[in-house]
Amino acid sequence: MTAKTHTVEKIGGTSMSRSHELLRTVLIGDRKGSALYNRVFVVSAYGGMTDALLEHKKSDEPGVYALFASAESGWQWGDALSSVASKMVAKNAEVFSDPAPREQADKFIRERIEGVRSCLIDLSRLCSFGHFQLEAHLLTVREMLSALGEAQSAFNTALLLKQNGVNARFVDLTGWRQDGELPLDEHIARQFAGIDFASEMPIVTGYAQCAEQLMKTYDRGYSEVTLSRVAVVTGACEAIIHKEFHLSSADPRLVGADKVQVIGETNYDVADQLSNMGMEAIHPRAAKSLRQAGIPLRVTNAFEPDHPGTVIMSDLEPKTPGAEIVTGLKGVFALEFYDQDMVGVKGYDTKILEALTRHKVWIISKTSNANTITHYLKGSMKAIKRVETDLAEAFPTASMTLRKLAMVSAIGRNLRGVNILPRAIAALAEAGIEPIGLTDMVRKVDLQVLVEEDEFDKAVVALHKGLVEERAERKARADIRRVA
Ligand SMILES: Nc1ncnc2c1ncn2[C@@H]1O[C@H](COP(=O)(O)OP(=O)(O)O)[C@@H](O)[C@H]1O
Ligand SMILES: N[C@@H](CC(=O)OP(=O)(O)O)C(=O)O
Repeated sequence: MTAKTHTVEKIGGTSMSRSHELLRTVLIGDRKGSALYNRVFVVSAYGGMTDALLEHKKSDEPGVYALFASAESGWQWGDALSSVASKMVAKNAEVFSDPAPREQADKFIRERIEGVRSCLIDLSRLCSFGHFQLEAHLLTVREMLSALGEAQSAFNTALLLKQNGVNARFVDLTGWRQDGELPLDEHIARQFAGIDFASEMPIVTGYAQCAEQLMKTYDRGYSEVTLSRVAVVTGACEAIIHKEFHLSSADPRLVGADKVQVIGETNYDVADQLSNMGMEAIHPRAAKSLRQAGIPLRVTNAFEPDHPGTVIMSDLEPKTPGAEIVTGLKGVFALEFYDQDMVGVKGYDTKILEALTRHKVWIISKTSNANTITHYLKGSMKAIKRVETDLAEAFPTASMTLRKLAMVSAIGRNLRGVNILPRAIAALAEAGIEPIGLTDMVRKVDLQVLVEEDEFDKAVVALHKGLVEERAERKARADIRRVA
């Protein structure tokens, strides 16, 4: 490993799908000679591939893994794997117009897919015997399948760069046909030993096989964890996430590209809140590694390489208080647990949390009063129903209600002293929205609003207008007065 002058940069799936544009922007652009190097790229699978391999991230529509794991689907997973293979071959044809590299790319991915297929057939047969439990191997299956997505995109990108005169090197962290598993940091250190960052451009798989089991610990969005550990282990000076858009004050697709502002800078506290809302600004555990190692993170628009993007650092205090981002989630389950026997008794919370942990349900936030504890959750209906069943058994006198809602959150480094609550209520009222619930945290970094799912878009637009756009207008007016 060489001097600490390199950056480690991740390209997300949505952006990876636009390979040729990436060559003209972040991967090569107008860089020549040594300017190309001292950059390590960690790549995600092409958009939609992991969804097809596992399950759709947002809709939960089953992919190969979900079909393999469900007893009722029989051998359907085999057809699903064949359709992923066709999708991957179609992608190769899109990336490589020349037949020679295209054949190389097809051969590479076909071999991996068929390797995984025969492994799954054997496992399935073995488990039909009765002595071996499929359950015990499902996580490994999930890991094997997801690795295919990143193996393809990293292999192809290295090949494409080589064709374009860059000394790129495919760094395969997927553990394909390797014996044994190492802890993640050790695995990375070994794979990077001997790579000269000054003259080689490593193209690294966003999936990494390791003793900790990436999917078990971090699940979807794991490539940001790989990014952060590669940055820490190799001693990068900066970690960069290239996205399809600038990190903006709201989703440009929803509010309008002309209305949102690029976030110039923010801190890891805000980044945590964003990932909690599923915004994937950065995986929460990835942020932690970078924060602890003192490595700044930059989020940029992959297709606007000259724009500095957003810098995220630990103690970056805002110049002026106020909301920086309005974001949110649809499909949030509000699980209300009510028991009059709860008054003055401790231990209810612990039991509920145990059930939520057992069934791997993500907690976004919670509220409680004398006899009610409400958790706002993200997860499959099936998992949440299991939580309900467990709790009904443990607390026969309790009653529970489950409701599907949307949560919209206004987030900022410092929301103190800016009348965030009355402004938010006024903005929602003006749009004709009556919030179902509202939580204004004492710490003043976020304000959470619960609305009906079909009011989500309207609520984001209204809160962005009332809290971000109007704040910008007030600031502009104040600046004019100061100059005058
Ligand atoms: N505040 C926001 N700023 C930028 N993009 C956002 C924001 N909120 C939601 N998005 C959406 O995130 C999507 C891209 O997500 P991204 O994380 O870049 O995907 P990937 O990691 O797969 O490349 C875009 O389609 C955009 O509409
Ligand atoms: N491709 C994986 C890993 C990942 O991090 O993807 P993305 O960078 O596109 O969120 C997933 O979809 O979970």
